[in-house]
Amino acid sequence: MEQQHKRRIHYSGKYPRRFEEKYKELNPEKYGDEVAHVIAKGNTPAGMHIPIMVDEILEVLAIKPGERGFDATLGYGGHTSAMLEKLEGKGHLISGDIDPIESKKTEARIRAKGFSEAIWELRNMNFCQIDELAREVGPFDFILADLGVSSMQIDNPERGFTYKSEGPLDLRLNPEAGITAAERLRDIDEYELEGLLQENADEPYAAEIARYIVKTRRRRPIKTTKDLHEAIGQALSKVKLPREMAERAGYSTKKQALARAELIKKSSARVFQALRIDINHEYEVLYEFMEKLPDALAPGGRAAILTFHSGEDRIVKKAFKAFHQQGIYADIAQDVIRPTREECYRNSRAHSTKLRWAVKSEE
Ligand SMILES: C[S@@+](CC[C@H](N)C(=O)[O-])C[C@H]1O[C@@H](n2cnc3c(N)ncnc32)[C@H](O)[C@@H]1O
Repeated sequence: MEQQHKRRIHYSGKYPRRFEEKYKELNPEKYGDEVAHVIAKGNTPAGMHIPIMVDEILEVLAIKPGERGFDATLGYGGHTSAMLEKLEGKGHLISGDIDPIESKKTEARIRAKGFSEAIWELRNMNFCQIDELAREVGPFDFILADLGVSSMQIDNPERGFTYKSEGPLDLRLNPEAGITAAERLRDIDEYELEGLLQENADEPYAAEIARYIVKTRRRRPIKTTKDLHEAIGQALSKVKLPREMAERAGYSTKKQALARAELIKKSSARVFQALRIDINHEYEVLYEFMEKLPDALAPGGRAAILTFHSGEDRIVKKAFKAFHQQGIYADIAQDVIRPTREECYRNSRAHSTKLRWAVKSEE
């Protein structure tokens, strides 16, 4: 009998193509070993966020069973889960987040741990609306805000938070509202862009980058993360390397090229941060939150805030100090608390974290 020719199954390639296929860690329940391995190497598994300074926060918040709290930034829910454990089934916690996409996933994970509506509630909200929430259900015995973006948001190329992966230049924490970073870059004028880069990220090449983007955007519109990274590369292709970098590279053309690539990467990270702060109005909403925070706290209530760059920390520090001087806070952190070296080693995303706290006066 003639053997039938079997068609070979098409080999789709060693490397998965899509983000969801690429990282097994995105399915932590199924690939527990993979997740543990990534964490042991000091990295954050894709689709997850490792909560920062949990022990320090729990110490500052001193949560007792029966109390009522608000986690202003739910994210992956690591801090929320730790705070819920402290309540020991008594009291109530509300967690808010502006990101409807990740919140839904986190809600399912927290419910799966057995926390019902009776003890834990999710609110899709901007934390600057804390006054409305406090009027409805407050005041709170403890409040946490862990600012910025989560690892899940950064790692998802569809959200456009980083130059490291190709995707639409979006950068909105809530993709259902507001304008994208690409739209902002289409219309902004050169001097406003320069100021934005300086103010939000201390970008040393703000003038060069703003000039290049505004001059070339008609010809080469910036729509994706890659477009922006390339524009920054072009803008910095001829700037003089800082002395220290130039000295390290010496006369080697290869080393000089590597040094320039490093310079471009650092500027890109800052430019993405500056745009994210701008389109999400991060300074404005943080300022508003800090102003409204004392009224949302019960007498003796505790607040803890984690910040990730100097612009945020300055706002938190000033607000705590001003309300302390007025006697509204009985006590505040005199100095920032930093993560331990061990934590930074375990979680490279913890490096720039600063924790500040305040306790509301009893009367
Ligand atoms: C660093 S993550 C929080 C991580 C979280 N503590 C955990 O344990 O997984 C910051 C979160 O704050 C949210 N966020 C940022 N600004 C916000 C705002 N103005 N209102 C509400 N949520 C905000 C982001 O969407 C993100 O999910």
